[in-house]
This record gives sequence, structure tokens and C-alpha cells, in this order.
Amino acid sequence: MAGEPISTPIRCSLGLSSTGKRGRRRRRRLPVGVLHLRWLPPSLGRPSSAPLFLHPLLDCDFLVPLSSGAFPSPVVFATQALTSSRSRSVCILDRYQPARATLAVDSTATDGSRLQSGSPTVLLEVKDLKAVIAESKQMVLRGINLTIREGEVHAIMGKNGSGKSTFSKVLVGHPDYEVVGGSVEFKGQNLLDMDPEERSHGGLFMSFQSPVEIPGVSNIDFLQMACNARRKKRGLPEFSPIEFFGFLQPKLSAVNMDPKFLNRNVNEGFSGGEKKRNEILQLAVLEADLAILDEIDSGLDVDALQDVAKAVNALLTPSNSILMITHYRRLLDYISPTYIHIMVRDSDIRRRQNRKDGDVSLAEQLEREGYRGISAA
Ligand SMILES: Nc1ncnc2c1ncn2[C@@H]1O[C@H](COP(=O)(O)OP(=O)(O)OP(=O)(O)O)[C@@H](O)[C@H]1O
Repeated sequence: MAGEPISTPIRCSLGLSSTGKRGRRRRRRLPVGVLHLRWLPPSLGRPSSAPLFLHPLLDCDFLVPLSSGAFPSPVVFATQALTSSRSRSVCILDRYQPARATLAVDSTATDGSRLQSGSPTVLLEVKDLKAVIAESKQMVLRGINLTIREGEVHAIMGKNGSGKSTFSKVLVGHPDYEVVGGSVEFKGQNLLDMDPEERSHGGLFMSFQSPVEIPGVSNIDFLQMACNARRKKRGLPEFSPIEFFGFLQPKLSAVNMDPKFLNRNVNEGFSGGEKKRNEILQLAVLEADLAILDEIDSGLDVDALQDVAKAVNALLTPSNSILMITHYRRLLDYISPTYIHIMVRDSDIRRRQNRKDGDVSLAEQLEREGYRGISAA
């Protein structure tokens, strides 16, 4: 079961029982609804998200900090627990108070697609987007169309200089570019009317090809600041430093990042791979609705690629989405795309593939025949 590289929607409920202050047992059920299980490729091994040394003590396979207040994170991790053939129990840490949780599977859907439960909500709708370089007014995007729904993973491939990074930078509101036509709606709102900060607080995240260094700002302060700003925007209470540390711990281990990086200045002196891990840590902390990952595979060694991919998979829920830019098929082996697109001459994202999750034959064809082979098809 754990080896199938597909995801399956199943109807689940998460039952929680815990011991209250006066020693009375409390029972709660979390309204989980339909969960979309992602079976991780066997090469990724069993996902882990929490300090392993606690597992034997609590006799469970997974620990999830509920103190993060970040529903659906417990659901995501509980879902992952099921992907391990042995895992049937999840432990949710409620402010360091262990509470036992069980995951009950009510019914299994017949089809393996992540997109079976009705029509998922459109998260991003890009129509005929045109943009120029702000300084020179040179046209760089000549009419992009793309629709991303909740729960989808889109991969954009394309020749060097075809406009992939420019497209993603335009989406996050980079000042180097000016939009001169078309529309972009994000979660039903006009994205182009928002300033870059609003876009980020609204749930759009971008991991840059070359993440910036921020001298004088420690990584943990930066992460806490960014996290609290987003929580405020979502109407959630801000984390105190101690609460934030508890929230951060499992995310650090999910990215397999040494805690010593928290006290260093943001990205300062980090190696290429460390910067990429740090980007994914930021993504995990911000719990973005749409994550744009620009070549997160570049500069990563094999282990780091697996760690980063595992962390990204752990963040996927039925209600968020990923847009990833890559040149290489190997990333798609680890993060299974719903759609693969090829960007052609700054003007078009051609959906060359519209099949079930995990189908990477277009990327395979690219590897075999190059872009010449694809355009001749
Ligand atoms: N700020 C800018 N000033 C001048 N030219 C730019 C600017 N931004 C993008 N371009 C040009 O626009 C084109 C598209 O660049 P972009 O970085 O989006 O390509 P890409 O598809 O991401 O390439 P790669 O695969 O090499 O990363 C390139 O020719 C690039 O030189």
C-alpha cells in the first residue's frame, strides 16, 4: 500500500481522546471529511514529523503539535501516518499534553484521483496575462493562461529564458515587472490589485531560485514575524516566542534542518542546499495556500532533494496547491504533479498533459527528445 505513487480520497474522521485537568477523559471528533491520502514513493521512506524519541513513550507512530492551532496540519500528518503500513495511531500534542488520536476510515473511494470529490475550488485563475519589464518596457509575458484548483500540483517546464521565473515573479508582485494586460484572480480576489505583502499575507508564497540574504535579522525572528503577520491576517492569535518554538519544532525536523540555523541571520552564508531547505521551512511556517517553488531542486544533493520533497509532500493538503518550476524529471518522481505544462516563448503555457496524478510521461519524453521533440509533436 505504501508504495503506490498515487493519492486516494477517503472519508475519514479523526477521534481524539485526552485527559483533562481534573483527570476526566474528554472525547472530541475533528470534522475531517474527505481526506486525500498521498502514498509516498517508497524511496522516501516513512515520513516523520516529530521528535522520534517520544514515539516509544507514547506508543504511537506520529506526533502532531495541536498547539500550532493550525488545522488542518494534524489531519495532514495523521493522513501521512496512514501511509506507513504499520501506522494506525497518531498522537496529537495539545500544548505538550499528549492526547491519543485514532484515525477511522469510513469508506474508500473507488478511483485513485485526488480530484474526485466534487469540483475543487479554483485557487488561481490567470487569463491572458501580459507583462513588460518595468524599466525597458520590453514585453516578457505575452498572454499566459493557467487555472490551478485546490489540491493540485502543477509543474512548469520550459527552455531557459522562456519566462517561467518571470511569470512567477509577476504573480508575487515583483517590482521589476509591470502587468499590461489580462487578469489574475487568487481565491476569488483580484491579485493584481494587491501589493506584494498583501499577496503573501493572503496565502501566496514564493521560493526564489536564489533566496535573498537578510543580514542582521535572525532566522527565527524572521520566521516568527512572518508567521504572526500571516496569522493576524487570518484572524488567529499571534504566537508567543515559546508557542512559536513548539510550532516550529516538527517543521524543522520535517525539513531535516539543524536548529542551529535558527540563530543565524536569514540565509547569510548558507550553502545553496541550506537556503532551499530554509525556503521550505518558511513555506511550512507560513502555511501558504499556493506555494510557487522556482527550481527548488537546483543545487540539492540527492539526500537534500529527498528531504525537501518529503517536506513539501507533507505540506500538501486537499485545500492548498503547488506551482513548481523545474528542468528535471527527478523532482517529479518525488513530488507527483497533477499537471505538467511546457512554457513556450514567453507567450503560452501549453497544457501538454492532462491525465491522472503522477503521470510524468511528458517529462520523460522531454528527457529523451528535448524541447525539439516536444514542439514537433
Ligand atoms: N528584469 C529583467 N531585465 C531584463 N530582462 C529580463 C528581466 N527579467 C527577465 N528578463 C528576460 O526575460 C526572459 C525570461 O526570463 P526568465 O528568467 O523568466 O526565464 P526562465 O524560463 O525562468 O529561464 P531559466 O530556465 O533559465 O531559469 C529572459 O530572456 C530574461 O533575460
